Amino acid sequence: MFNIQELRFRTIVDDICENLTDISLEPRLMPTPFSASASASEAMMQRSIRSQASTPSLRSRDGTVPPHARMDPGGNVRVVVRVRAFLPREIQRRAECLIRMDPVSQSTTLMAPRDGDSDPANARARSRRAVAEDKTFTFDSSFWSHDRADEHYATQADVYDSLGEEFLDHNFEGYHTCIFAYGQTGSGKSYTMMGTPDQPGLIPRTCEDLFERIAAAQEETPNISYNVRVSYFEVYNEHVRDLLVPVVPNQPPYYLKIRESPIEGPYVKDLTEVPVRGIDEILRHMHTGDNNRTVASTKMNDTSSRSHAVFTIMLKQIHHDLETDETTERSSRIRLVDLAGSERAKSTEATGARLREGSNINKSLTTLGRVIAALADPKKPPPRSTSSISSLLRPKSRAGNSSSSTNNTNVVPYRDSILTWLLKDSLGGNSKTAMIACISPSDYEETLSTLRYADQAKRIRTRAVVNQDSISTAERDAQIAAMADEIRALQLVVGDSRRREKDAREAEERLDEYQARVRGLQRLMEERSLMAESKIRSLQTENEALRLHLKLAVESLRNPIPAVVVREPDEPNEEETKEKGDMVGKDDDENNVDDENDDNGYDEYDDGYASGGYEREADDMHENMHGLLKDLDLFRRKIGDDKTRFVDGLSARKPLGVRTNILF
Ligand SMILES: Nc1ncnc2c1ncn2[C@@H]1O[C@H](COP(=O)(O)OP(=O)(O)OP(=O)(O)O)[C@@H](O)[C@H]1O
Repeated sequence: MFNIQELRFRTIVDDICENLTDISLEPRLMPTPFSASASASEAMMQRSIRSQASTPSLRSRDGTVPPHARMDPGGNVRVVVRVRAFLPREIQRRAECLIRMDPVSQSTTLMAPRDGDSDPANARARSRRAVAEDKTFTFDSSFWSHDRADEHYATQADVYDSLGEEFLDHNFEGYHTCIFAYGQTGSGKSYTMMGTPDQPGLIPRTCEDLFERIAAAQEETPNISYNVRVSYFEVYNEHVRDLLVPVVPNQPPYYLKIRESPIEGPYVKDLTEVPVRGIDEILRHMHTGDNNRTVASTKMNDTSSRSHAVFTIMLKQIHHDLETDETTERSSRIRLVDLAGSERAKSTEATGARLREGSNINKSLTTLGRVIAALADPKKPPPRSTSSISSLLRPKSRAGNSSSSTNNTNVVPYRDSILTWLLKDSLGGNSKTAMIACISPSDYEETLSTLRYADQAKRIRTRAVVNQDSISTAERDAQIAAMADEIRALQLVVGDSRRREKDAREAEERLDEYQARVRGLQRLMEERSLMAESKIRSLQTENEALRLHLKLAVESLRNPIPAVVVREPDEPNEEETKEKGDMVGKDDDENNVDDENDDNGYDEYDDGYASGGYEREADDMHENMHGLLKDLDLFRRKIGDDKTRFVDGLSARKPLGVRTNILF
């Protein structure tokens, strides 16, 4: 518990220290002798350099970008379309290209499949020949990436130069931006956003350009410092997964929760945000996340993205004006989203997990379509939800206001899917947003649906604002002082918790020691109890023996065996001989008298029984034995008590720390 608390405090302290470093410890923000003696013209130059952050990229290729594309989009979502080349399978089935693009008007035309077109992908469109017709849409840009031999072929670099570069300009101006690629599966979204090692897409090009601009700006002026952080997550089956956290094999994936902040709007809680200092670092994180992304092979695409991936770059520019001693901080967020592609189960022939993924992808894209529709025409009620997950995700309190409500005309169903909820700000809030609609050259139905979405998205207006804070030196000093106070308070708390942790550790050690002693005593008691038990047993045996002995003694006293006098027939003594002689002739009575006299001679061996002495002695002995038995019983009970206390008491052992019944 203490460790967690300490870790938390340490993180807070680190954050505060980092902020302080950003604000005040950056050497370039410190007043320098140069600045103190700077001439008026130098100061003017420094002020003009301040705007360098939003200077258009050095890589701008004049002439290749249509003039209107550079115009202020007026707060509307920028929409561009890109058509890809045929894939081997399309060439194999002799698919026809149904797309035409006009490089001047930037319009895209989708032609209805011809009668002779045998492409199975257009079977449905052919059957509806009556309604399938050529359709033309105009977008901010139409990128022709179908035929490399064509002079208007749009390379990866062209796409970046036309769109990515301008959006990076906005980021340096302090605007949040979002570029998302939309289209059916296999239409070229991942190719456009991420690209390949040979043909890097929009994301790696943005990263590269970002650090090139930072390096150039830092060379030009020492007064600006930059702080760049990145995060990368995916929305897979309506769950958010951190792509910068390594995947642990054989472990269930760890999903993150979504929270909403009053200032930042919906955000992913505990999402890893890595600070990056250079192009290599940022590309390393980008590749890590990309490798962690959920991709699978389907019939429509060998490397089909099964999730929506959101790569975010947070850019902070801190500028210190030496003349006014004012610090300006601009924070912007660059969101680059590679959506999963809409797919028809029939075309992908998906089953099992792929089918479930496809269904979730379609549901979230349906919600995105409804959000786009609601944002594009705020007065019109958004189309009814067809997705069951929408109703599950919708909070009860808002159910009455949700898109399914008949009297509602302007509530946008952001919450109906995780994707739209997380992109809320980018779609209809504080962001400059662009949609790249990727289309396949030969699929009429799917392409028409994508172009309709794109056409609708053009009407969405966002309310992007420059995210900038200016603080004077006095305010900054006050902030630093407040932060220093906070650090001191936190240090005290950390110190206190460390002390408490130390006390707890010592108490624990003492408790261990005490428990070891108690265990020793218990062992001793057990040994004693065993000894007492064996003593009891030997006393019991002895008691039994005594009892038997006593019984025999009493028996022998009650039924004495008469003493047998054994006379030696060979050696008669003289007196007897004489007596015998004297007695000759005397009658039997006299003989009887002699017998009596002989009996009297028995008195010499009298053991007292005849006189009552034996009985007394027996009674005394009996009494003694009783006393002895009583003592024995008493002793046995005592030993028994001890045994119960020290042996039985152990079996129902209480926590050692709270035992109070142990006598030492
Ligand atoms: N402009 C292009 N030029 C050449 N090849 C392309 C182009 N766009 C796409 N491709 C190729 O088309 C195939 C499908 O592209 P990709 O994987 O980008 O489609 P996706 O829209 O991201 O599909 P999913 O939604 O299934 O992930 C890939 O082999 C890719 O290399």
